[in-house]
Amino acid sequence: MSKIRLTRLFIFEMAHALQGYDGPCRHIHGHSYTLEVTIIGTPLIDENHPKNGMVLDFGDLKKIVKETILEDLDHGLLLQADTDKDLVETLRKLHHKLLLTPYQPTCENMLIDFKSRLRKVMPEHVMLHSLKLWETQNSFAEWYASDEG
Ligand SMILES: Nc1nc2c(c(=O)[nH]1)N=C([C@H](O)[C@H](O)COP(=O)(O)OP(=O)(O)OP(=O)(O)O)CN2
Ligand SMILES: [Zn+2]
Repeated sequence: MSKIRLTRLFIFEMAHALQGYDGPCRHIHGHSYTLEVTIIGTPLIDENHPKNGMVLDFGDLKKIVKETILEDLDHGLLLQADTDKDLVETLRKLHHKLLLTPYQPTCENMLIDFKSRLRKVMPEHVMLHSLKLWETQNSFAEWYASDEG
């Protein structure tokens, strides 16, 4: 059976701050992120099935990523949970879409978070193959299932 990889791109806007970082990114600032999600599986062979010839309908992949990641993060502000309490309270009062994470919101840590979220909801017949997160047009991080032991 031939294995095929499918990739879908997603663009979302998000602000963050890298707490304690020794550069300007310690300040709250935003990015237009591009997330590439790649799955792997075998195309369905069933002439009578509407998804005949597909590993997974691109539309279904879109729905999964939207519900699992984008609805939560798009146009949000990601800050580490131990951010100054007064600042958090003020932002909440201003109705900001504030998300507090147990991790420093770097590309690397966001990918680890996304991988865990997606693995919980992936249909059984496909596997999450890799993720690529572009933070700027020059910088990206990648996660590959094959890199995990
Ligand atoms: N390994 C990582 N390094 C940095 C991350 C990260 O997630 N992982 N993030 C940042 C900042 O969020 C920053 O906004 C992006 O940094 P940088 O690529 O330096 O952005 P610039 O706009 O300055 O890039 P130029 O291409 O030079 O304009 C920092 N580091
Ligand atoms: Zn940044």
